[in-house]
Amino acid sequence: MSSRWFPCLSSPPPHLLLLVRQQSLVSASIPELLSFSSSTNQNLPRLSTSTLVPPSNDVNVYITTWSVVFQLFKLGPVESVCITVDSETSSKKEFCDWNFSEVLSDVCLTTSFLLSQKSYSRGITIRFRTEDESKAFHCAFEQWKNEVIGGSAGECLENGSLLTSRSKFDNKIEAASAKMYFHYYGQLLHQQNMLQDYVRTGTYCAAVIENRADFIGRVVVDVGAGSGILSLFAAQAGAKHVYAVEASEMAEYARRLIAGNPSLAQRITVVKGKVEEVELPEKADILISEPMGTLLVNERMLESYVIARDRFLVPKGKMFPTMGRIHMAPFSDEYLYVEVANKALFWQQHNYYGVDLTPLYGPAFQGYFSQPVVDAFDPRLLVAPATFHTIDFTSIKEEDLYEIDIPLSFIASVGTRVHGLACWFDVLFNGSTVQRWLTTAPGAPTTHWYQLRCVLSQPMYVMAGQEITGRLHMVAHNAQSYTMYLTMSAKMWGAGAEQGGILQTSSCKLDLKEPYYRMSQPQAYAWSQDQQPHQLVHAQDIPIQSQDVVGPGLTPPSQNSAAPLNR
Ligand SMILES: C[S@@+](CC[C@H](N)C(=O)[O-])C[C@H]1O[C@@H](n2cnc3c(N)ncnc32)[C@H](O)[C@@H]1O
Repeated sequence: MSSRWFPCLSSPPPHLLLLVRQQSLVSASIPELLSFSSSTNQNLPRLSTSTLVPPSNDVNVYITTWSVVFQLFKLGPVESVCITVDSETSSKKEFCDWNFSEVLSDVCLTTSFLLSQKSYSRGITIRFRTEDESKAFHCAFEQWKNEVIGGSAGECLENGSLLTSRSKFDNKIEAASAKMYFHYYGQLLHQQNMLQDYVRTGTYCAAVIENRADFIGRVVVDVGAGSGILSLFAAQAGAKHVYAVEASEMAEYARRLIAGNPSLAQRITVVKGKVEEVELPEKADILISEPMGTLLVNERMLESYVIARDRFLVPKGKMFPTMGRIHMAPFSDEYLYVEVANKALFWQQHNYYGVDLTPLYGPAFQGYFSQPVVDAFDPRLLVAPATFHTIDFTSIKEEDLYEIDIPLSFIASVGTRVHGLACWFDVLFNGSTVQRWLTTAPGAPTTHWYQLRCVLSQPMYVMAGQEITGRLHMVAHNAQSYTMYLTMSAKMWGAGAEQGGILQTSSCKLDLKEPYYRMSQPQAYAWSQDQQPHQLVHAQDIPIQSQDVVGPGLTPPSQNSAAPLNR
């Protein structure tokens, strides 16, 4: 086998033929034919293995998606084992030529072991001529598995036996969350929402094209390719080959879009599957991806980006984007506070169809304050210069993203009531020619990420010059998001203040997965060109609150579309 068949992955392989010569064959000169296909009958994925000569030795093994788990394990550089698990209900009478082990017992090592009363497994070792053959075979197998059975092989083993080979992704992400997530991204309307964020897509395009020196003649992996737009940019910039890895059904649309751009298509291969699971035939010189969710880290796709780096990127290879920063500053927004607090007023009713609702007022109140607010706010609402936390995508360990702990320290510029912490992010494309930033800062052109605010149920009073300390502690959860623990304290202040003393502390716990999209009002802000995005003004200069601001500013891209779920 060579990797020459790999390009066929740009179109789904309905029938993948792989030539495997097994050393364990009695007649070493007879090559073994292993083929994966969708059976025309019942649309069952099928593995068949046969010696080419004589044809009468053909053996077919039918693998049903519902009853058989099919796994391929590497035993060594050139040796692998195929293992199937079947339940007795889908036995021989249904698939008469299932009897793999008997027919091939002289040529293959076949293991059978009982897993439970109703299921058993069989294994066949395959020995390849070279390591390259082995890699190519595994690569094709993964692709076939993703195409035909949606990468779900191995997930349905109920007894948790050794046959399950769950990927890093499957191990940490709840299946229901992943299903919803990839269903969401499998829809064109959501890809369109991102494509229509011209700040986002335009910055990516500029970062790639202006840094074509980083792409010309290089191998690129697009991590989470979606519609394939970044792969097309990379090909436009002269990439030698781009592997566009996409786990959702969007991979099919990406293929269509790429095929419709024939001058670029021959240099792009769409690989359907998770970056944690797919195999690629070569290493990448550069990774490109758009893995940023709300507050940079929502969706936990940064982890996939980092895993892709460790799996596919050559040492010192480039990453576009290269690093990201989470920016944070305390804000004052009386209107927002009252709006959130008032949502729970419903539960203050003593006579709701004769029922007293007030026992649930407390939990409802806390519930509303556990939702981070996503909207575009006026940067004049910030009460201190922002600080930031850097995540270097080229060096961070995947596990370091499981828990993010950010100490906070600000000096209030004004005396006011602090209602919480405002957050946004930016990412850097550290190209050899041009460094480009994509920012989601308040006051900068609005993106579909908007900004995020954590609202304290107990606001704090601060004076100009007073120190505000605290901590933002984010813990990843298996629904592809984070639980956020925010504490903010106003330090003792003024002459004779006790060193390090705290005057007032307020805390809240929020779920980044459950934001309140506050998009009912146009969120447009007028800016003069020379105004700095984070420029602060004094409290007396804050005559307006976010909803009141009108002007010829930008209309957020997804204003009229569905909420940017999961970003
Ligand atoms: C934010 S979208 C970006 C799409 C496209 N790159 C763009 O810029 O328009 C992220 C895409 O990555 C895909 N994705 C997320 N996690 C993935 C993973 N672990 N493996 C493969 N694809 C993934 C999603 O299905 C989604 O289409």
